[in-house]
Amino acid sequence: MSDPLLSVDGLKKYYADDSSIVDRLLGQESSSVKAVDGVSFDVREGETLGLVGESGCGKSTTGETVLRLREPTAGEITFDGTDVRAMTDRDLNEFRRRAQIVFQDPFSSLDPRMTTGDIITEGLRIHDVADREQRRETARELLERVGLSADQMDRYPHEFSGGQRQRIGIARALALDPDFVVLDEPVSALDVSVQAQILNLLEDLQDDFGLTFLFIAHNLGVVRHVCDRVAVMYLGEIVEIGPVEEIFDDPAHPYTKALLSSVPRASTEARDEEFETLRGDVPSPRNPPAGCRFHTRCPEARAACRESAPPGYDVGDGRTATCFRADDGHAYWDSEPIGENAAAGDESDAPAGEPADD
Ligand SMILES: Nc1ncnc2c1ncn2[C@@H]1O[C@H](COP(=O)(O)OP(=O)(O)OP(=O)(O)O)[C@@H](O)[C@H]1O
Repeated sequence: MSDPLLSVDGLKKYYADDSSIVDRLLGQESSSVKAVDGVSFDVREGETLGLVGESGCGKSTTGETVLRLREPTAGEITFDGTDVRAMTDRDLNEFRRRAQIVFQDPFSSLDPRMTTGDIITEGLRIHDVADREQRRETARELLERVGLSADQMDRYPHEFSGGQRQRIGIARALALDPDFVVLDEPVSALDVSVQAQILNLLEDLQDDFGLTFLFIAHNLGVVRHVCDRVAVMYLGEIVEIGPVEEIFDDPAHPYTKALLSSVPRASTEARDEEFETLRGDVPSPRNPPAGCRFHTRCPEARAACRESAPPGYDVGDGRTATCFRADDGHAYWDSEPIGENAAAGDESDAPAGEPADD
């Protein structure tokens, strides 16, 4: 097993919330959006770690915070043995060369006033790498490498299709010869027919350039196709992490089960009728439920789940799940389920059950 290239420990990112001003005027405790609330994971050299979960659970915030595109609220980020939060300007400059990002939307992530060549070489220029002609040569090579042609250097983004623009975004991320790339839903905005081509390209590039990927996605089918391991996020936390095959074959966390039940399978054998749909809205990250954050929607929740947050239990095969259910000896099993749909039936959870805004 290879060493971690990136280690994240207890990472938190809270956003200031407008309503906190009102809260302060009313003399109440200020609130904030707990977008990421204590996640820990490693990304091993050469692997692809998937980060999945419903919209708003904190995937993009995690990706952008580990790259220090956003300042963390708390926690540790270690890249190739160096503490990212304590980096000097020089170290940070080098880190920004070695760690890149490809964004979801190839329409808004490329500056419409810049030519393709300038977009791809912008990082080289900022990092003062090579002279202008050498940079243009790099852009030509990268364009060919991502499946476009070198003579498209002087064209503008609007002259390309969505898939072609994403190829340009990938070429831009590769220009500085990085080791680590955050892929933030790189195919979600593309036609289904183009998605497989881009995923295959990313896999080829990973081998050729020796890249390590953090692959953010909400489509579990895509994750199964490209990832080695997967971390499942719910409301700012990782609820289960482990090798893709093991998690797909035998999910330990009820939320993972629920997510997987929405993925078409070759065989319906493993389908669990109880988890056909995920009930209720995701609670607001401003005021997440006490105890296990998933208990307001979990069909298997017990009183214990309302009272305390489950730790991560080792469920074998390199998997960890934050669910009392994953611990055979837990008192959880002695109590009755708290309702088929706890969120609908339990008024005491009302504030935490307030739907998210987005
Ligand atoms: N700049 C910001 N200021 C305040 N809140 C934010 C900001 N960016 C994101 N959020 C909130 O933080 C939470 C997590 O957002 P994030 O975009 O990280 O989730 P996500 O899982 O990537 O969602 P999606 O799949 O829709 O991109 C959401 O509730 C979102 O509304």
